[in-house]
Amino acid sequence: MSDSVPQTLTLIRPDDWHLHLRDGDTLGAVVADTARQFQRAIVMPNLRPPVTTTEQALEYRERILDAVAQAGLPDTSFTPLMTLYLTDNTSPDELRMAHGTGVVHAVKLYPAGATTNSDAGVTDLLGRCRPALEALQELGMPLLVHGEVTDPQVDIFDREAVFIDRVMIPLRKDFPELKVVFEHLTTRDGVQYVRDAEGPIAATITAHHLLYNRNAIFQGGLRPHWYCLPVLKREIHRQALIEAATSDSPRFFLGTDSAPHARDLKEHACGCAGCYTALHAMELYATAFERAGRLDRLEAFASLNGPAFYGLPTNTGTLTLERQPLTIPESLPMGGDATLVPLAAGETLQWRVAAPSNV
Ligand SMILES: NC(=O)N[C@@H](CC(=O)O)C(=O)O
Ligand SMILES: [Zn+2]
Ligand SMILES: [Zn+2]
Repeated sequence: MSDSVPQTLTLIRPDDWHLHLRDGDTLGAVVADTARQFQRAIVMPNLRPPVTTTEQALEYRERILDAVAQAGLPDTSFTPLMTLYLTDNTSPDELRMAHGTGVVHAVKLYPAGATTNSDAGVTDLLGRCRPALEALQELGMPLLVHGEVTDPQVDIFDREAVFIDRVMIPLRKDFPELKVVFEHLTTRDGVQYVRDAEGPIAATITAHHLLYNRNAIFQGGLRPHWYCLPVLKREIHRQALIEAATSDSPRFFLGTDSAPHARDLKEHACGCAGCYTALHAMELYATAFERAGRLDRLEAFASLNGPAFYGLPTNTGTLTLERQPLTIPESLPMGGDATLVPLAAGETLQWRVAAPSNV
């Protein structure tokens, strides 16, 4: 007989270093999914209008905490880690004020036009944002990067690799001490860059980019719930991401990029980009790590590497997963009449989150 497979897996309570909670009814509908699994989450600022000021970030934080309190969870200790949305006009003073609050932990770069709600994003990073970048470097505040060029001449599958050459390398040459997180990494090129680059750099990796390659978008027909940005890539890239996430490099950590969009806007002639994974995030990651034979590496990826990079303490509680079938619901309420389709709806996973413990 082979070694017996583990039936439970207890980890230091994990954090989600890349999350979209939205606002209003959607926030109320989704926040409990994250708070059940994760102790903390870096909350993305791409609302409409975007979260560009400290004041907006503090108000948004209150709305998140209210939504957690109203969700009726046994444990309401979930902590949102706020971010600001970088624009061409973000001032160093605004960044100093944000940093001084102690609750705004990072600033997000969306190249204008690159993804959902990025219209107010940056048009020319090194041309327009030098004072802001200098302030971030000085404050030790991470710049979180949606790393895709928006040049329509560049093939959509190459936008991350081209971003490394055109933006990432020049940025980090000019600001070598700037802490940078390459968000939702999707390519072998990105993995090699983050693994080997000098200076403070790290990357988040989603569960869907670990589990699927681009065939998933087209399997048996066009499947909009597998469409996200950066788009799923070839199998060689997925394998590189698995190697990175399960390696002993502390530069790779968990960021779900769970991105709720209403079903009718996903199943649409011009469907929105984003996969909803907050409901079953740790189950999806455990599935990916187990398939790679590296469940032993999940805790570093999910619970240790992120706080180390951000300079935050490791959580003290735990989260336990059990080997129990979990059938992913076909649809979830999203507030009002809207519904939400979680990634891999209707499929069954072999892991299930049991209960968090904050002891
Ligand atoms: N990942 C996505 O496909 N969508 C995200 C935006 C983002 O993270 O780029 C969203 O806000 O919907
Ligand atoms: Zn993004
Ligand atoms: Zn995102």
